[in-house]
Amino acid sequence: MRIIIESDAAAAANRCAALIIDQIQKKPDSVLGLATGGTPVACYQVLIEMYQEKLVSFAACKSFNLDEYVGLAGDHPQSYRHFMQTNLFDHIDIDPAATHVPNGLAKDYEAYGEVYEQQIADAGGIDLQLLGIGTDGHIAFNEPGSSLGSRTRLKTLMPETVQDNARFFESIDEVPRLAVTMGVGTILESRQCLLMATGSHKADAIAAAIEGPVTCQNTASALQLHRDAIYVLDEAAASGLKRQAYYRSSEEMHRKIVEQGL
Ligand SMILES: N[C@@H]1[C@@H](O)[C@H](O)[C@@H](COP(=O)(O)O)O[C@@H]1O
Repeated sequence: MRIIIESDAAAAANRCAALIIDQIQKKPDSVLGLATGGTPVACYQVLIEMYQEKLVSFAACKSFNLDEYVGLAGDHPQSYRHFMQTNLFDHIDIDPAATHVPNGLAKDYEAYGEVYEQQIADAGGIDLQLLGIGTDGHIAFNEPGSSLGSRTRLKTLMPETVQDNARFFESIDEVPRLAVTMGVGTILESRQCLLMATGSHKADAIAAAIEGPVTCQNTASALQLHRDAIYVLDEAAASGLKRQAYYRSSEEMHRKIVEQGL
């Protein structure tokens, strides 16, 4: 795993955006896995600015979002579809038909999970999956106890997650208790995983994910099994890591190798 520690949240957002743009430059028709939550908003803002400055085009890209609340239509202001439209898609040149967010109004979620998985497979698989992390270590909505082999399915949210996400709703009672989410197994099949975390409230989850055991109790820890996983953290989110000094020196070495071709 690459562990990149930036000085603050803005620098982390810039770094994530740069990695996404690198991917699109290498492969203009990249299949991007996208995430919601407060953390990626700053990264999406940088992508929008880069697009406006004509430094990147999403015209040939496809996208698949990680998850959606069950019971919310795409035009509901707190739906993840709406989030993606307002925070990214409406401001870039991605083909609306090439953007996919799980359907929060599907009737049969077992069947729907297979449909979503098939859509990802038909697109050629995800090249780069952007991820956040919940305070309980979840990726997408793969709450503690999720199988590390899980696929797109329904998931019941932990009370902590409902509480964490209540800030986006008028009251906690409005937060859906169920979500449809890519599974950990789905995420692990992405060619590259890029997990962004900022803020001291993520420090414990990050320390457990990176330096703890691989466990379904912190589903981000499953990234230890991925051959190309990158963490982009700010100082606060990295503050619980015991081997920070090593990760920093290793990144410095990586930078020298890339720059000088050592
Ligand atoms: N399903 C999303 C996750 O994909 C996200 O990583 C998490 C953290 O969000 P935030 O970035 O707001 O802390 O929130 C939700 O639970």
